[in-house]
Amino acid sequence: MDIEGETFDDLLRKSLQLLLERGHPIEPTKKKAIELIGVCLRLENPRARFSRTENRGVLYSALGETLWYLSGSDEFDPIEYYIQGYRKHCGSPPADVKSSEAAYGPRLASQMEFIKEQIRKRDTRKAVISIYRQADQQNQYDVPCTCILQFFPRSGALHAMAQMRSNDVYMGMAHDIFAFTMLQELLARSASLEVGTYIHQVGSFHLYDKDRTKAEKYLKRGVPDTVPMDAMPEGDPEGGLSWLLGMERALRVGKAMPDASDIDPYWQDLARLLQVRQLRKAKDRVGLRAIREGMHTKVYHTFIQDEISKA
Ligand SMILES: O=c1ccn([C@H]2C[C@H](O)[C@@H](COP(=O)(O)O)O2)c(=O)[nH]1
Repeated sequence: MDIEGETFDDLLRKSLQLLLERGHPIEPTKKKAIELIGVCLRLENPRARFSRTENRGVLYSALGETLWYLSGSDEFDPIEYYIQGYRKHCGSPPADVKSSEAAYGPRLASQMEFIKEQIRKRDTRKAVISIYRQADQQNQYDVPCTCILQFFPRSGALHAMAQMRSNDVYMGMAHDIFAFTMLQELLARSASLEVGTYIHQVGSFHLYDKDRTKAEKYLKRGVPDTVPMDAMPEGDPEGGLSWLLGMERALRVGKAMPDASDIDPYWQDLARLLQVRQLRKAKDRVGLRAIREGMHTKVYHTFIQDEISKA
């Protein structure tokens, strides 16, 4: 089954429609759901990577999770900061288990140099990152949902494909597509390539019964206009990314923030988005307004406006 779309919202709408029409009921250990097996999504504009629907505030948690992956960490604490209950999703290990046995971060980090080299080879078919590995069959609490990520440098563009054994379409997919298309853009920039198409292949494509009403409401509201994220600045993204990772850590643990003077506005705006999450928690309207005014891009204005009115 193939689903095509220009934006993430296009894909989400078509996916939910298909599941509601043709999904089969299943009852695994993790609650009842409806499922389709073997679904392939194509996202034509990988920068249109987050849902514009105002009550699905995944932008902040997806950015937090992406940075957690890119930091190489497997510890629960940093990701729980963005997604409360993450441990629960990972099979509820006892409190003394501080890290996730299925975390993508360390696996990505150890294959990053390899993949950067591979995508410099014209038309390669070997640019593969393995997330899932045989040893995962013995895991106690959790198994990675993503099996491989493959990258295709073709005619000046970098296409990417993720293969997932299991994907929760309502919540998980938004986070996964956000993270993998960010990785696609980072790699494309590191090899001076344009961003191509993103392909998302899923074994068990499912919607939990508990999310059915929310999914129906999402469909009824209609697809909002999608404004894609700005393009990442050209050139090696390494400096900007490591600055952003430093900022993320500083904001989360309350340390001094790194100097931003040489940092491209693209990265500074992402750091401002991280601050939105904090100011929202503190119900700091003045701070949120200052963030909105300081943003170089208009892309996130409606999101921040939303937070200001809720604060
Ligand atoms: O990156 C991820 C990680 C997890 N899940 C969802 C898929 C399943 O709903 C659940 C994992 O359950 P099992 O497939 O392991 O039973 O978490 C995702 O959608 N994406």
